[in-house]
Amino acid sequence: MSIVVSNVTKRFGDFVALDDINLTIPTGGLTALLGPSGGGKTTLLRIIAGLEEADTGTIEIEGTNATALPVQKRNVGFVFQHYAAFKHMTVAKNVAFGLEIRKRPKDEVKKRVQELLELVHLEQWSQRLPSQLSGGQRQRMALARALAIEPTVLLLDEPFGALDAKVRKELRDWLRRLHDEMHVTTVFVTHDQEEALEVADSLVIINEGRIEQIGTPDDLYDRPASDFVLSFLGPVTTLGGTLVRPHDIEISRYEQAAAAVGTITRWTRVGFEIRLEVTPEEGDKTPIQVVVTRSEATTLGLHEGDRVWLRVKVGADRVVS
Ligand SMILES: Nc1ncnc2c1ncn2[C@@H]1O[C@H](COP(=O)(O)OP(=O)(O)OP(=O)(O)O)[C@@H](O)[C@H]1O
Repeated sequence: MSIVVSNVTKRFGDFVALDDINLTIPTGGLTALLGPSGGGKTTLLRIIAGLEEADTGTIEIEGTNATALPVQKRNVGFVFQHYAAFKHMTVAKNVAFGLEIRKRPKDEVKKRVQELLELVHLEQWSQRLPSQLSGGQRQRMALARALAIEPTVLLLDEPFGALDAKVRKELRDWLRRLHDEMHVTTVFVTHDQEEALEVADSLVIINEGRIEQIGTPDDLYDRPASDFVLSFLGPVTTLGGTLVRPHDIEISRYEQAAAAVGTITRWTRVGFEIRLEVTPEEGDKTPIQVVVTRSEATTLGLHEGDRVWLRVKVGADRVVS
């Protein structure tokens, strides 16, 4: 097991940022630390990196107790959201930096830098300055630099956070492929559920300094351990007193056994989806969100103002509280 975090607690004054965290991160995996802002993800990553000291607990990296080891001795590579490159150095020099301060032979440095630039698809930009790169290219340079020292562990703190949606998507596909080639144990922090579900092998959901759940994307999405995890991983709505996903609701214009009966009071088309709001006839009248595809809406003959019967689809997962 690559990284073992045991009983880690961290306070800032009276504030408990991490509360008795226990976590094992498997070797060679791509693990996402996911959770709302302020939950403690970055603090945990910084403690693993050695940039921050825990008040209690231990960190083990590949069987070595790293708790008291300084950051340079942990053999970790890291990349942060706003990556601080050396502005006056070329891309190649930036990537070479970690190797040069470790006094590796010149030939070896040259060869390794070439390999890394190929890996991150920046060969043709090697003589440029960081300011002449796009945001996505700069983050790829940062990854090449982090990988140069052949780290045991790669730690990424919202590495694509500052980029626009399209570049983020490209980089996240690219990170997945890079990881499949390199198999470096990678831990990345994100508050973007889609990013985590799409890229990671394993997710750790952190909220208010505690771990809510650990599992594969499918485990967490299909079998959330709490209402918090269910709500955090995708949209939810309340039907008959239970939280469900809007696309897990069966809707009919014909009378049938139902958890709620109501009227379609809002109809929004978003791409191939139709998002409906159904105002129930009983209870507190809070609208229930239902999502259907355009063809389902046509087949079912749904229109705004229709009276409809709602129930949870057979086989849909609901949180057992
Ligand atoms: N050096 C510090 N001094 C005081 N409080 C801090 C310090 N670093 C972090 N905190 C607090 O600890 C809590 C956890 O912060 P952390 O950055 O780990 O959260 P996060 O989950 O990474 O959030 P985000 O997604 O917004 O980056 C926050 O409430 C933050 O204000």
